[in-house]
Amino acid sequence: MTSNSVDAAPALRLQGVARHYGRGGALLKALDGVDLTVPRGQLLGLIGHNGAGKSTLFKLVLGLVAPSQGRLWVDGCEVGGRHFREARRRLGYLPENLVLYDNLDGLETLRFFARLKGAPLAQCATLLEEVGLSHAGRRPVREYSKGMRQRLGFAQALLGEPQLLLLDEPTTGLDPSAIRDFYAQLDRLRARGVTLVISSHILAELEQRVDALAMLSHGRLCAHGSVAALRERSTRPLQVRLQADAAVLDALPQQLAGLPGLGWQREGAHRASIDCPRALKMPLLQALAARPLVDLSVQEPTLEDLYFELREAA
Ligand SMILES: Nc1ncnc2c1ncn2[C@@H]1O[C@H](COP(=O)(O)OP(=O)(O)OP(=O)(O)O)[C@@H](O)[C@H]1O
Repeated sequence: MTSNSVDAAPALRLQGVARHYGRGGALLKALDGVDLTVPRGQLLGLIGHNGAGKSTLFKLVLGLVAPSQGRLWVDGCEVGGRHFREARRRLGYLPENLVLYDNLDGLETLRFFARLKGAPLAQCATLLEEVGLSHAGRRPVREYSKGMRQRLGFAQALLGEPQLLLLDEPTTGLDPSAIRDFYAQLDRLRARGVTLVISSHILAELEQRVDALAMLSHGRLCAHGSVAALRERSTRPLQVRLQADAAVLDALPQQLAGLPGLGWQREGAHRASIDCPRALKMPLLQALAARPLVDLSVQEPTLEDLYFELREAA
């Protein structure tokens, strides 16, 4: 492969990737025919039920397990191929359960991982500061809270300035302000062109932050696209909430009878909500704009709603 074609390559590409495990003569398809391309600089959220195959996907990208079928490329280098050792150095990984040595302090821990990775030791103190742990760098890890361990794990993943970061449930155990700091740091990494793949079960957290979502169900990629694009595919209605004088609300169902398929619910004298098919969103809003309403809000299906809908369809 020429250097030009490598430069133009996506950060990550999977083609027909499967990983099978044998179990008592039966075959478990942890991943099953996954095609996925992640452009450089993208923040991709990887979602799916327990056992859907998310960690397996990470291990395949890292070359820790071999695909049973299909091929993978990181930065244009085939995983397990001749040039992969070089590409592997540009990968950062935070496993779901990182094993830390309780007797080492934070700084020693990072230096340990830096030696394993061949990353400069000089980065360790800076990284501790970046994840908000410089005050605890000389304390043994056994004294760290769960959130501090998670931050240390994140610092470990950042060693060697990786261009592709794989983060397996990175915000587990972090409090809300630590989660905010974490995503602010991801934004800074993205601004430097780093590609991020992050698995999480906290869907509300991903919803506003990812460029795209990939959803696995029983090893298969059952949905992939931006949250907005996945919403467009949704058949769930939008919810339009209204506040108005009782007489205005009383008259509305009759006045809007020309828009079929609206689901009306009255919520007290001055409030109502309407389940509105997506295709009727603009006609409904135009019709409502002409009414003397006190307030109006439109609620899209949440990512959690989409998740269950996509799962049922998979
Ligand atoms: N080494 C292994 N041997 C046998 N089966 C395995 C092995 N590793 C994973 N599996 C199985 O592969 C499937 C996918 O597991 P994986 O850990 O990738 O799921 P996950 O989406 O990361 O789940 P979770 O959200 O619970 O972390 C599961 O059924 C799991 O039991």
